[in-house]
Amino acid sequence: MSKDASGEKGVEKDYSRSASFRLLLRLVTPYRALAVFTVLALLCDITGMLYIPTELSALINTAVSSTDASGMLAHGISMLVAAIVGSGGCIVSYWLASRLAARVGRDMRVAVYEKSLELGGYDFDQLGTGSMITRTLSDANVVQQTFLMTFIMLAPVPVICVVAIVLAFGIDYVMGWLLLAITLVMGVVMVIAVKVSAPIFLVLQGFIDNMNTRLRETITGIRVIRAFGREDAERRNLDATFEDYARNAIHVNLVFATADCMTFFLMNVVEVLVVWLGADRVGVHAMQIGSISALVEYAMLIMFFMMMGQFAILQLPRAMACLTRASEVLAVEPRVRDQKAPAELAAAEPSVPVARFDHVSFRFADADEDTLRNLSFSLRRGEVTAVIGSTGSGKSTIAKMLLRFHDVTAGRIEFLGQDVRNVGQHEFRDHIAYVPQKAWLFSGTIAQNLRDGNPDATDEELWHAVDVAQGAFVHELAGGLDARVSQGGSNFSGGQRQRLAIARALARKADLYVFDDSFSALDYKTDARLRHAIRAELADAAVLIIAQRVSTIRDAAQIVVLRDGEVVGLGTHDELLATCPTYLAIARSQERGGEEDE
Ligand SMILES: Nc1ncnc2c1ncn2[C@@H]1O[C@H](COP(=O)(O)OP(=O)(O)OP(=O)(O)O)[C@@H](O)[C@H]1O
Repeated sequence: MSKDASGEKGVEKDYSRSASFRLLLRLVTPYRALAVFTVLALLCDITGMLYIPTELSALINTAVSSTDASGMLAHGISMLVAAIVGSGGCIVSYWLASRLAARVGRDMRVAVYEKSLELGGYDFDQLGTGSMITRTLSDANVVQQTFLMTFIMLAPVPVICVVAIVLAFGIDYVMGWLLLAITLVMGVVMVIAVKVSAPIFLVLQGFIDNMNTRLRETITGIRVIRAFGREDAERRNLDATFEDYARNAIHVNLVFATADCMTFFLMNVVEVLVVWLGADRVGVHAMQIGSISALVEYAMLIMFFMMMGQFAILQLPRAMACLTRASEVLAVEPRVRDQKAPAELAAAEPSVPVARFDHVSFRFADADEDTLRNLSFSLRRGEVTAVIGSTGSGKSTIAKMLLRFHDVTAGRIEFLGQDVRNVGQHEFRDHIAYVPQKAWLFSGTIAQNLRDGNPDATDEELWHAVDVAQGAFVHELAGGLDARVSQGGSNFSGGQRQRLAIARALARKADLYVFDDSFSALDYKTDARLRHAIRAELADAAVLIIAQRVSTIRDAAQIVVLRDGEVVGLGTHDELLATCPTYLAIARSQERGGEEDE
């Protein structure tokens, strides 16, 4: 690797590390008091753990060297108090640490989710939808668990090691050196285990992303996979993804298991060493016999907590990677964003078009050429404007630009006389009702879905919208408006979904209604009835209909003919038949196809 490349990587690593720390600080800051109380409770726990063996050894020494019953009783009572304080501290510290970790995890989840609501389609494409789900759920869980483990397993390690070694030196300096040596050996075992496993842990999180993305794709496209008999190929692909994950997970577990076995072996060796060397020191009157029990207990506490700390340390790089991934999402500047103080949408004169494309060009960030080129036309109140063109000519992009899902590359789009970039996105979208090309419904009831268009709509208004949208089938459903809708609306046919999506838009009182190829799944009769009903219903609003069929748009006040992102014709049906060869060709090809309007 070149020096420059490694330098860049180092800078990147530093940046992501500082971004993770900043996010961690942001997540913890609101819970400072909770963190302080957790640490205090932990200190009570540790004090109890170390004080009991100290008092026990004093009790044994008293019992061996004298018959001082009141002295023994005093040590017994001290042990009881230490046990109560220690157990209380343990329970409270676990409880507080769990609350702290759960809140940090929740806040991280909410922060990433709320950010995802600000992002547009392009931003999602860059991050990957599967990865966004992992970042919102799995990554936040890892951070939450690590937080808990850090408090409960890692934070006590330095305190226990230092205090236990100091106490051992207080009993006998040789035993103090022995405990120090044991701590250093354990430290080396810990460092080796962490160094070997940490990189694999980071890779594992990437595998979870990969599995999520692949599974999502397979489950969503399961019908296509079945229809084309691709089950075996897909199974092989998924198996390979799962296999990669399993192989790495097994590797990590092997490292853990080896470290565990070594630690348990070392514990037994250490016990023998302490008793053996302790007996020697008792023999030369350097310490009393009861102190051996305290020293064994200190050594075991050091080793046990170092082993637990090792688990927590192993989680740290993974949690930092998860924090980095979350901070990457939080740092994304949405391509479409509001100004700091967006203008309010003022009431416009009736002569002002509801929306106006003024020499608009647009290019997708990853495209080589413009998708829309120099578009100019207006959408007026009381008029139906239609857009027609071959597939890929840019029709849906026009609808998305109107809703400001993308910003223009050149020119401007006005809504009620104001540049849409100067107005708050939410504010002006409230004035638009949109039926997307893919009619998407949310799981719940029909009424809940329709109220996404207008939360205040009464049942009567919803029924009216359903009737205008030619949704007679809703009357036949057992629950009517309360009939259940599955995720995506999968328990309805394509045509039924389109009608419900149209009803959702009609439930909203808007200045502009955008129908993106919304009539394509309807038969010709229903299409015609719907258009007549809509014309009467939306007489005061501007309507934009994007369509493939000439029969759907022939009555429109103006038709925009699009070819390769350019307007090649603008006028009524009759005018275009006479002046626009592209429109004439489309109309002729459809007549040959035998399509007839009502
Ligand atoms: N996110 C994107 N990134 C890059 N190019 C895109 C993106 N979305 C659409 N395009 C391209 O922009 C062009 C116009 O797409 P658009 O969906 O507007 O076409 P359309 O006329 O609505 O087509 P159809 O009638 O098939 O729905 C297409 O060539 C398409 O490949």
